[in-house]
Amino acid sequence: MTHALPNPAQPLKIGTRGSPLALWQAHETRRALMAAFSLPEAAFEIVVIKVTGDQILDKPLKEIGGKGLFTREIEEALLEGGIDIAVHSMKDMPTLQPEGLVLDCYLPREDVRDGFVSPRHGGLADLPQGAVVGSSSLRRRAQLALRRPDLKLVEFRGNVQTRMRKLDEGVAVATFLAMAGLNRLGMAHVARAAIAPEEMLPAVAQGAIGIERRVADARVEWMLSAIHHRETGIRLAAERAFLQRLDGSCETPIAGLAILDGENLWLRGEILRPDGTESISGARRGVISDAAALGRDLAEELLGRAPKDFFGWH
Ligand SMILES: NCc1[nH]cc(CCC(=O)O)c1CC(=O)O
Repeated sequence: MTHALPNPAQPLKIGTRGSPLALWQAHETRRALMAAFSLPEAAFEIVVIKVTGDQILDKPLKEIGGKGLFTREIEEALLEGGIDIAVHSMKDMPTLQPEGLVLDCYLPREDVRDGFVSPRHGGLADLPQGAVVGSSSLRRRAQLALRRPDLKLVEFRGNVQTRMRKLDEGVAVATFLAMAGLNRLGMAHVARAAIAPEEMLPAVAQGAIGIERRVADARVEWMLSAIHHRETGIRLAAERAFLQRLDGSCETPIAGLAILDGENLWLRGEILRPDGTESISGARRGVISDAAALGRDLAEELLGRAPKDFFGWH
């Protein structure tokens, strides 16, 4: 079935946060749709929406609390019809969407690795005993504490520019940023090294952009199917099923990464104690048609191996 395409008089409205990375992702989505349907830029309107997570910068996310700190206002606009699609970093997305919304369109995934960012040090192994490292990611803090219990961790929030300024000011000697974000912003040079997944397993869905829509919007469903990246969809199906079974949120140190090899899928996962005193990890291989089951099975295995008090906040 074909539908009427958006045009400059009736543009398709693309909702996004206002951070430089979010804006880049919205423009990338527009570029993909323009190319797929030979449409001019003016057939799309990028609508910037303020979200709670971007307003409060002086507190770690887990203290602000609640789910969807970066998504609630955007999803409300989508449900109310103020925008037609919403572009997200999949890493920040809860595993379940509100009633009436679907999130099943992904752009090709970027580099999944974390980058080691430091003005003076070349890598983790290079950090002196007791060095101060900045990160507000529960996962990165736990992984770091596990590997280097001697390091001192400080909270580090804000966009890339803010974090670079904090390094300049000497608040910390190193930090971590997703290579995906750095690459997209043309700032990969600030990373001294990209950390192999074997050394630091990335967050579920790291590096993937997802596009959310209303369930009943057949035209948008049809348009998004033209830009959906199948391989990314399969990998995220496995990773997000893993996360969902673990009931993961931004309060839970969980890492997971799926890799495709033809029709086969390889999923690795890790759960950690927030203080980094213990990590439980495992892997599964299977066929791509079983992606979600693979994720659930791996989560079950890790939960089964975890001592009762492992998730200390329960
Ligand atoms: N939690 C913030 C966030 N969400 C997505 C990215 C980077 C881009 C991506 O992974 O898609 C980042 C910043 C970071 O972790 O360095």
